Amino acid sequence: MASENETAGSGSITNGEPAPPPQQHRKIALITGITGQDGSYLTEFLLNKGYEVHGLIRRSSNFNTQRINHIYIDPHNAHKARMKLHYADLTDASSLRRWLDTIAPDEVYNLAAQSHVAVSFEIPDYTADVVATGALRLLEAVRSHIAATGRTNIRYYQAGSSEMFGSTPPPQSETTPFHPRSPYAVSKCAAHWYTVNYREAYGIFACNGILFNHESPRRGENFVTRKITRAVGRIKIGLQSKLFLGNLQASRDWGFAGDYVEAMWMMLQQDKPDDYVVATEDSHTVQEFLEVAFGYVGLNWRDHVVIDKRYFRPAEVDNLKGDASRAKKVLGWKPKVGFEQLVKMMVDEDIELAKREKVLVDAGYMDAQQQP
Ligand SMILES: C[C@H]1O[C@H](OP(=O)(O)OP(=O)(O)OC[C@H]2O[C@@H](n3cnc4c(=O)[nH]c(N)nc43)[C@H](O)[C@@H]2O)[C@@H](O)[C@@H](O)C1=O
Repeated sequence: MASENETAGSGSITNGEPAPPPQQHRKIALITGITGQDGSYLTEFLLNKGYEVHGLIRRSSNFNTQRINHIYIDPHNAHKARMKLHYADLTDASSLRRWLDTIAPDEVYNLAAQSHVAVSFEIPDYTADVVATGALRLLEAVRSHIAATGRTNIRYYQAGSSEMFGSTPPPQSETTPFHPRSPYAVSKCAAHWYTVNYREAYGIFACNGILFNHESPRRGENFVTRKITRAVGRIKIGLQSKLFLGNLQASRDWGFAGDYVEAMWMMLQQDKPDDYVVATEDSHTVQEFLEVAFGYVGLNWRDHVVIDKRYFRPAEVDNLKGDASRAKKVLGWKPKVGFEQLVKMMVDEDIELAKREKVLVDAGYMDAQQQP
């Protein structure tokens, strides 16, 4: 990865020079949120399809590129490096416009967010700035880029969320009314409608993917699925005994993130832009997730889980279950990984991670109390 005092490391492109013409009409994608779970899977997917992928990353005092380190190639090997990283921020409109003009992408994927629902109650103003106004800034950058360059065939994907449905009962489809229950969800609704508005007002090819919860071994460790599978791994290996959780009765439609990034790409390959629900159409409670995850390694979750009020939210979303018939019919998309397979995949990876942690703990390099 780039060192602290360098730009993010894409050779001449980070110097603000125009991108060289793509060889053999290679498609170019620009991704915000490339360091996140979805950004990493989408980057792998697009690289496999032959794309050149540019990611916008935020400056942080700690490197935040762990999820894409395995696909990073030093930009000094310019002929091999097809993923390039640039510093920018959804709160900085000028950086968005500059990179759009410099990279001239065919497709823009807006995946960046303050994506934790509970945290959005703690930092609502920042959440709205990044999630709602950030999407508006990027759309406006796309609009003014098109106006200045005439590049009308640029395509835009907005990462929407099932949280927008909030308290509206399932099954939820593209025509279900939104009733958001958190600053995060309200901000996602605004981003959704900004996207529809820019499509209708300016004719931009802009799509909303309304994705239900999607998980993986790369999921952030403070989302409930990963929090559980991390704990299962650590308890099984003897590094932890208790797991503190909030509401176990909430129900979610959990799919595999690797499947969902394909749907994002499919939306941008259609003749017309539209909005699509992406979901497995199968819903389980947090308690059912616990039963499968602990049961898989021969443990009883009731021996380890402690309810802690701090993890309850001021307003909860009780029941999400998607109706993905439009995505199935129009895109030909369907999920490949089911609920049990997803839980087991995550537990398997987290057992391996806990084994590696144990080596560090036994050698005195890490304190077992340093729980995620
Ligand atoms: C689609 C949507 O998906 C995600 O949002 P989320 O559904 O809020 O995800 P989560 O894993 O934080 O919570 C799921 C449920 O689990 C309950 N729960 C219980 N105990 C704990 C607990 O200890 N931690 C957490 N995090 N949740 C807990 C919690 O109250 C909630 O009912 C984000 O990716 C979001 O960006 C997004 O767009």
